[in-house]
Amino acid sequence: MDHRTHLPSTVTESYYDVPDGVDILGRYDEEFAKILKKDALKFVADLQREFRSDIKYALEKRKEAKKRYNEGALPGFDPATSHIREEEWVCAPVPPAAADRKVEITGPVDRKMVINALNSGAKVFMADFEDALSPSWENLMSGQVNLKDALDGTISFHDKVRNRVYKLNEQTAKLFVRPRGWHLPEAHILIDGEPATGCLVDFGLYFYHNYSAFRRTQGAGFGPFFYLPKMEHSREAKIWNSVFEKAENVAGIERGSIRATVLIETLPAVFQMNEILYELKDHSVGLNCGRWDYIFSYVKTFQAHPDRLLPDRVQVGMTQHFMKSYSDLLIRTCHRRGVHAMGGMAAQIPIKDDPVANEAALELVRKDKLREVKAGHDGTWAAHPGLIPACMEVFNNIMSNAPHQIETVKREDAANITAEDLLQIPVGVRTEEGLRLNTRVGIQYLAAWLSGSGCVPLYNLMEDAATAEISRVQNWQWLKYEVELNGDGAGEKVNKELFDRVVEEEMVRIEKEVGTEKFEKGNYKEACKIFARQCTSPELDDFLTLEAYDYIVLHRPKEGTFKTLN
Ligand SMILES: CC(=O)SCCNC(=O)CCNC(=O)[C@H](O)C(C)(C)COP(=O)(O)OP(=O)(O)OC[C@H]1O[C@@H](n2cnc3c(N)ncnc32)[C@H](O)[C@@H]1OP(=O)(O)O
Ligand SMILES: O=CC(=O)O
Ligand SMILES: [Mg+2]
Repeated sequence: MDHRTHLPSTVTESYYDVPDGVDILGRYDEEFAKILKKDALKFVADLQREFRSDIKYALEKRKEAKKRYNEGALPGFDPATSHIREEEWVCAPVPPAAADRKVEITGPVDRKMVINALNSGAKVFMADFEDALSPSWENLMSGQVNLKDALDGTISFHDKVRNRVYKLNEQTAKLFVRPRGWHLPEAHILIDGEPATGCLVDFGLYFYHNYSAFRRTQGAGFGPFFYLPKMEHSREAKIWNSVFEKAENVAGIERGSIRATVLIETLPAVFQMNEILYELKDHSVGLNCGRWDYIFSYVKTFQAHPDRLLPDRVQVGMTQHFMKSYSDLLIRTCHRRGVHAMGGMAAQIPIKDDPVANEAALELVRKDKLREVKAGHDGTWAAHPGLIPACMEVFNNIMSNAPHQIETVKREDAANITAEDLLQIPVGVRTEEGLRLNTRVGIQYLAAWLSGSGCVPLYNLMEDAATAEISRVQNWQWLKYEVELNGDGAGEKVNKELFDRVVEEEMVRIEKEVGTEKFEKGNYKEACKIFARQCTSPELDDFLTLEAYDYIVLHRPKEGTFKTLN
């Protein structure tokens, strides 16, 4: 049987050799073909076939929960699983190779950045197929190539402009990989005629090609290690646990080898932390405060609750009562269950050419990290290599040589945190500048995303998919409820007329800031169209990137028009 995908027998161009039922619609590339091998694709297809109905069910349950919240219900602890919260049990011990995670650098799977991140001096590099990556075929597949080359020790990068060659140091960070969330399809790979589940492609290809090298060179017999994003319920963690078990069986490695840290970054999930750890008991190495998506999720969950509006985005920091309660309860839960409680990302990044502003930004990062380590977090995230020394110093000062604080900072005081604490409405004001900044940042981020960059510096802050989501849903909610902008004393209401004016004026400002040439070429108009539509639509879209994804899907030309790359 001819397994060549998509090409009629008369066409002789390059093709991927695929197993039955798998079709590759993405561009052929010799490098990608080393990843998209028939046996690796079969592994992904087997995962898809085994778990697709569970995933579908979990996504349906998300919809049901959304309906309940939209009808006025509040998220809360589930009485049916109180025994899991109340009983004493612990997760499998933290693997020695991942014991010390004081500072973790995160970043997209771009080749140079992978090398820089692994060499950065951080304990861990979280290679991101998620918030920091625009999931184009090129980015995803070259990301897989880069990670494989990194683990094989063959990765290098030649910056021709600077005539600089990048190679790995002797000592590198430990690699964690973050696949996409359950909701995102991979439209370039069809399995039985349907787009594959994005995260199973990310996980499956990475695991298949690298488990052996990872365990030998990085995991001291454990691994690979993962971060799992955007879950809303423990049933989703249960699917991951089953995926891990299946992968371990196929690879013939010990149960409990694969380890994952789950991001608690949706409001419903904060009520499920014990349950999530319980499902992943043998495969867990902690929880992480994904603060930016968590804020996004707060707005999304309360989209139909005009009494729970957020103030300007810049005012929703970790010291707000609901955010502090979330991080304290996460630490208490993790340490009670014997795993890491990881902190999150400060948005500040180094500011070039302005030492005073740079020092002020660094000071904000230090303050954020000091709060985290004193609260009991075992490690934290850094967005940029330039922040690692400061973050490391803060964590080392408080923790000295200890790899973590699991046994030493139990945070029993946080046991009394209630649903009311976790849901408490944040204090602060709403301003027209808040609306403008959301718009300016949201459009520019989306323009970058459509052009292939999933993480960008904007106004000296890191912006990624999670931060852009806050901008979008906050605009939507303010418009939906025509909220009064009380912070500037003007008392103006946010309505369509004001929003249209803001969009128009901010687009003019963006063009001025980035220059007309970049503005014309840079997808700003498309980004504006998508962003404005989503801010003004009667129903809130679940994810900004779901609609935007359609704009970056690039199926290779079919049959007669297919161009050869060789
Ligand atoms: C909410 C969340 O999910 S947070 C997690 C997702 N977010 C992230 O992962 C943030 C990743 N960070 C980044 O992408 C970048 O640091 C940005 C976009 C924030 C800033 O980018 P820039 O301003 O272009 O960085 P800058 O020009 O200062 O980079 C300087 C050097 O550091 C490197 N660098 C910057 N950030 C990183 C990183 N995260 N990992 C590895 N290398 C990095 C650059 O490659 C560059 O290397 P070079 O000197 O060898 O050329
Ligand atoms: O993924 C992290 C977040 O803050 O969102
Ligand atoms: Mg996130």
